[in-house]
Amino acid sequence: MAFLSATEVAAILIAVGFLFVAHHKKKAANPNKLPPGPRGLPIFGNLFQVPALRPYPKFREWAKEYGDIFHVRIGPQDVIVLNTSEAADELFVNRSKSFSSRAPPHVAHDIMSAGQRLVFLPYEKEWKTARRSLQVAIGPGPSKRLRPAQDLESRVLLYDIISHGEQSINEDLKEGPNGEVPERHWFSLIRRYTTSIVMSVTYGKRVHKLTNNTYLNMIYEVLGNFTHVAQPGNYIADAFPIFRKLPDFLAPWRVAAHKMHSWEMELWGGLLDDIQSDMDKGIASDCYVGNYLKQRAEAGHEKAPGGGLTEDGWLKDTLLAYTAGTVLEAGSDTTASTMQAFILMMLAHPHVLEKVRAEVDSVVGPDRMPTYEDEPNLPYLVACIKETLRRRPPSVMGIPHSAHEDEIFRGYLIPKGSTVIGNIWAIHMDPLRFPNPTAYQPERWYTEGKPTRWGSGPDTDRDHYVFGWGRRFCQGSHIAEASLFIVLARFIWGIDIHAPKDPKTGKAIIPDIADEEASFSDGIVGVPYIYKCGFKARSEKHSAIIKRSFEDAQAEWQVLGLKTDER
Ligand code: HEM
Repeated sequence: MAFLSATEVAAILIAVGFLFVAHHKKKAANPNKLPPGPRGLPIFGNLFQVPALRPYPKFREWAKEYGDIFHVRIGPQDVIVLNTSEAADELFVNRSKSFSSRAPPHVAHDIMSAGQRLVFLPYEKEWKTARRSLQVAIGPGPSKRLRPAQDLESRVLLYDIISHGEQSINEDLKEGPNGEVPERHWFSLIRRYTTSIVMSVTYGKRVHKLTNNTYLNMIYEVLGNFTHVAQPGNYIADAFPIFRKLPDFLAPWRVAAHKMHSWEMELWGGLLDDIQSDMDKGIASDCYVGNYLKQRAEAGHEKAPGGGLTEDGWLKDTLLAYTAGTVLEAGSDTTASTMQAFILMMLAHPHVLEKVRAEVDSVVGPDRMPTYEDEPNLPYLVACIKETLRRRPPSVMGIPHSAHEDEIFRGYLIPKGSTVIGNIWAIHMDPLRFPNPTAYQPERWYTEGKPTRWGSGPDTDRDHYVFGWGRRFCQGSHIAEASLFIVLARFIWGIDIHAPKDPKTGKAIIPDIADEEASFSDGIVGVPYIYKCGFKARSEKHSAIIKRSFEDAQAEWQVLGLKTDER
């Protein structure tokens, strides 16, 4: 239990007596039968059986043993895990009124985020207002307005990739201890793309530099920290509310989390201050935050410091900053890691690469890049993207929901306040739904001559679950799919990829997809660890088109009043 400090262990012992009494009181009040699950210890429940940072392999084992629903207890917290789409759809979609809240991790949400992070807000007025405010910027219709930026940014990305060439093979680049990706690694090129897209939509700014980019680095630092701090069970005070009452000298996590809040606000608050000062100078910015501030000012709230809502229901500054921050966090690494996983799948399955390339070549030809209009004619490419999302969902266990009412499901009690997890991993690895589930087989989704539908949901017409469920369904799924399509279509069209060779055996060195622990990080968003790959334009003709497109993009950024790329 490396995550428990000596102080925390001491504090556990102090609290055990209280918990014992509280636990028995609760049991007596709740005579109904909970879903089946592994036996735990008194007081601690299954805390020591669930690896905090990588729970999904254990949860899949239990899913095989207990079927579509099981129960574990992490300290006093009931956790219900739903392992089939039928169970998850029934609760999160058909009974979404009862299952759309969150049980936010105390340290990550209440302290580090001052209770303001959209993704963890309970199903109450603040969340509803924040979510509604975003719909006009990233909902299905408005997200189409972002396509010109996705088109231009993807041209920049292609240019960056061919300029990068073999740099990541030739240099010995290493990930930092907290998953920091070196700026000179090709993963950073993809990260620049995805973060620039969500920066444009929230703050109307581009990420135009590859190195020394303060915002880009800080967003990933905040994100890397958040995915670990927020992992359920990571802090004793998350699992045992009684520890939240300890004084600071016995609660080091509180002191650390307050510091993290100030650090996060340097970024989220700093971005908000920048746009406020632009507006004070009369510089308008057509983006989510700019438009929101303008409307709020017209309603009489030019300044609204602090958290929560104004009396007449406008987001105050800290809530607005965290809402925009959630878009930056939710949209950056999820999309980037899917692209990185897709390229890994192509390296590991050359026959798939050959087939998808043949499709793109026959539809697009060598004289132009693919565009959005090509999508209906590229069903195998869409199938490859879907299969990447199925085989390696970025958020392997989704974001836990919470029950805000007692509910009975198949005769079992789901107590009010339980954490309810949609086990995306178990659903995607279900051999009845996906025969030979660990194999990467885009053919599962593909019918020759018929467009492949994305099938992402939210609630009907869906066949995979990477974007979650119900009223908490990912708000940016359309932006994500549009980015995945345009970048990966152009990648397949224009760029050859190769892995380095082992000098002794001559074999290509490619991360083993089956070895989850060695190849993918832990935390709420599990991303591929950096791996070596070399890139080159497929021909002189492809290279010339990519370079010209990059130059054209620079001219278009100027017309749009945005920064051009510094390389
Ligand atoms: C491949 C890329 C992406 C994946 C796999 C993904 C996945 C998810 C998942 C699993 C959730 C939680 C759903 C639930 O609670 O049931 C979520 C929430 C969210 N996502 Fe995404 N996401 C992606 C990209 C994006 C993008 C590009 C944006 C923004 C432009 C975005 C914005 C959000 C927001 C705002 C939420 C919070 C919803 C809430 O709590 O109300 N996501 N996403």
